[in-house]
Amino acid sequence: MKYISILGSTGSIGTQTLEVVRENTDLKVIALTADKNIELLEKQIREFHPVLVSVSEDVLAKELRSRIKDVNTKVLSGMDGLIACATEKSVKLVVTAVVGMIGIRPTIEAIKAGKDIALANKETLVTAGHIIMPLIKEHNVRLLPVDSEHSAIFQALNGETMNRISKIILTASGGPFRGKKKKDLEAVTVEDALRHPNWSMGRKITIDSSTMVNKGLEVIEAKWLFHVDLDRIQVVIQPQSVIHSAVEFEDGGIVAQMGTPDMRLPIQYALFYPERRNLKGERLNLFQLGKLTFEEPDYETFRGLRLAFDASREGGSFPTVYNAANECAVAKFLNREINYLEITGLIDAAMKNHKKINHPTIQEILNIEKETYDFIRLITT
Ligand SMILES: NC(=O)C1=CN([C@@H]2O[C@H](COP(=O)(O)OP(=O)(O)OC[C@H]3O[C@@H](n4cnc5c(N)ncnc54)[C@H](OP(=O)(O)O)[C@@H]3O)[C@@H](O)[C@H]2O)C=CC1
Ligand SMILES: CC(=O)[C@@H](O)[C@H](O)COP(=O)(O)O
Ligand SMILES: [Mn+2]
Repeated sequence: MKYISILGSTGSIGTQTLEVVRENTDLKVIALTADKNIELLEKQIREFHPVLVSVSEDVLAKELRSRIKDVNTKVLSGMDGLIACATEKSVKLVVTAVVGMIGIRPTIEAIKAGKDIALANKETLVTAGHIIMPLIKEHNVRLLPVDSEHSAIFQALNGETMNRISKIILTASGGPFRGKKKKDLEAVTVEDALRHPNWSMGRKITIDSSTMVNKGLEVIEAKWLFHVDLDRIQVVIQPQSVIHSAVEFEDGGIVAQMGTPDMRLPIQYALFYPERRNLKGERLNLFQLGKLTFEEPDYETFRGLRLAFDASREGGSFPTVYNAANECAVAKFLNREINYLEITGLIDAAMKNHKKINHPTIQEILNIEKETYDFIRLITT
């Protein structure tokens, strides 16, 4: 039996992880967390009987406690609750499926407590990769990527312990605005931007896919996970989202991972690595697919992607500013406070305003997050 904790169990990745749990009786859920969705969390508690759950606010924890009086599950709240769920003694592996930089501290505590990490929360590595990667080594735990591209690369590297990576080919769908120019994007609505062509995901990452900031975050994530320089990471538009990413080796051979756009595969792969198990669902039909196409990214229109390379090249605290500015701007866009093109404009402005800190500590990273939010609020009011 493998005991797991799922941080962010009510979200897109969290609920798909629970679908995998449903199909595999040797997985046992010990802890679950949510932000505010206590209706869904209550259903999950009744189905999976975790020992521990946590929500963001005290008042919601209180309400949840009164709803599940008949169930033997402890309800906690806040960062302490999140960390308790990430470090519960019996847990072997923690799925980090919360959205945003809130994922950093529980992930760090989980690693320190000796837990393997199935990492969906990309913001953790983007902002704190220089702290997380050495910590993984120090505590001798596994960091198993869940993000589909990184899982694809991880799968392509399986068994390749002796061979050097010549290039990582990081695929992108191009999002709902592939082929558009800046002037076409002036009047984009929240609904337009949430219409991802291939993947069904949480709202924040769906907006990030539309701006290609998601790919920018993934470039930085790949740099840390696979120890490659930025000039060895090539972003390639693969509009069908069938090739989830690929690795080119020294001899020019390219190993790619393909499949339908279904996050349950990378989730299940991380949960059982190195074992592969049967997964119910649609299989890729190559005859039906007919062809695969590839395009170069348009770095002028999707300048959020270019800014990720800039932030990563600058290093230090710049990726934190890039990420925090994007988080804040996307929340404002989703709240209809700013227009679509302002998202990348604000990231650019925040980066220009920033004075770099080398090797920022976790406290410095969290301070920079707050300062960046304050800066964006100031210039948008
Ligand atoms: N969805 C996908 O297919 C993919 C997602 N990822 C990454 O995985 C992470 C999760 O994405 P996704 O599942 O789409 O996101 P969702 O928005 O669907 O879910 C986020 C989860 O985190 C919880 N949460 C949100 N804010 C907080 C907070 N402040 N404190 C504690 N918990 C919080 C939510 O709770 P509540 O429901 O109560 O709001 C929910 O359980 C992101 O980092 C994303 O980039 C990576 C690859 C693919
Ligand atoms: C499912 C997943 O991993 C997402 O990050 C996905 O890659 C988003 O698609 P884009 O390629 O459009 O960003
Ligand atoms: Mn991805």
